[in-house]
Amino acid sequence: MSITIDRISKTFGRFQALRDVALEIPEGKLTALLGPSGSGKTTLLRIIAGLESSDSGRILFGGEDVSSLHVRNRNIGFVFQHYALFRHLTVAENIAFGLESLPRRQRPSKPEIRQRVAKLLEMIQLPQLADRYPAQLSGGQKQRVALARALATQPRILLLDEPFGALDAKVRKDLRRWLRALHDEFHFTSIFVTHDQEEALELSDQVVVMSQGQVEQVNTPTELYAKPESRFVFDFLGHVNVLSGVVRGQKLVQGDAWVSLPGNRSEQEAQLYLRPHEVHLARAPDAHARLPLRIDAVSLIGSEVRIELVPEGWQSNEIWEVGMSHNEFARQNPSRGELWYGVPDIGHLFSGDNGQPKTVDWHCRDVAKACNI
Ligand SMILES: Nc1ncnc2c1ncn2[C@@H]1O[C@H](COP(=O)(O)OP(=O)(O)OP(=O)(O)O)[C@@H](O)[C@H]1O
Repeated sequence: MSITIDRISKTFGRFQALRDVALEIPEGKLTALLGPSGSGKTTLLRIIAGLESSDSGRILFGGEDVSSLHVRNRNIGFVFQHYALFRHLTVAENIAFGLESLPRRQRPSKPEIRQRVAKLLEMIQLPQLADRYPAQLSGGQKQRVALARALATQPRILLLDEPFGALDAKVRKDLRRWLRALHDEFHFTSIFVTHDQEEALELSDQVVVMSQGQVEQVNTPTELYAKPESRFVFDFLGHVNVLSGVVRGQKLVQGDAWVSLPGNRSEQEAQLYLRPHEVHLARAPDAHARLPLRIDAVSLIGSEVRIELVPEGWQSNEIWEVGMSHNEFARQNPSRGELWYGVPDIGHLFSGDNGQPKTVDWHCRDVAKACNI
């Protein structure tokens, strides 16, 4: 069941929590609402659910306007971060609860309910815990039970609000994979609220980035990461290295640092954004860039070595980060305190008030030019 969010606005007193939000949530896909605290994610989710009313706009499920439909009649499953299970009911009874509470004519027979609960217990891989009480479960197990309970009435739509927010990093990662696998098997239309970029990028088919009650950008995780359309999305999705300066004589210059920008560019302030994997380090400046950086820290944990650097002879608000393979690290042996030079491979140039960046690729150096993609 697809969901259309048609120009939804919402104010709380004088505060505008949502501004004219328009969005398509595709059927059978997992969509993440991603944004900083206060950006309006939960408010939007609650309006879709029918737990909150909007000031204007409509919500459509499969093309049908459900704006005036009560939450009970929207046929939605919910999982919230603190959506506590009923303490006095066992796991199986918790899962059966939604079915037992249906009006008599919709309620399945007792044996059918038992069968459906058994299936759901298999699905969440906890059949052995059917008779336990919530207090006897781990946090991750509780959230699996909450998900089974949400799915028991076979909802058309599943809404999850920071469902793994209260769990530790390892359990969170396991549950993410598990939810993705479950989704691939059952294809319910899901919307998932998170402020964790990694979670959104790893789990979803489509990411909606929100800021100050508005949609900033919508795209698949890969496209969103590769082509952010605004400074906000760039900053919000992972670490970014920034050189702020002035474009002068086909170079972006600040203090002792410069990067070549072939092409006719007028003199103006500009910022070059580079992801950690879009820069490499060298012992000497390159023909197209001089970015002196002193190594501040080296972190060997993970599949890549992460090197933190501070600018030397120029300034940046944030520390610079460059990734290096373990092989490369062993070969080059960069150490704390040494002076190195950043060499950009691909960068994204923001200039003036123009919100969208221009991508610059220095691999086209063979033709002595950086190409704008
Ligand atoms: N019932 C309410 N009354 C007044 N203000 C509210 C109410 N609900 C939300 N807000 C305000 O609306 C804004 C958006 O809140 P919302 O919970 O949707 O944000 P969020 O993106 O989900 O944030 P978080 O990640 O912190 O949950 C916030 O500034 C919040 O204080």
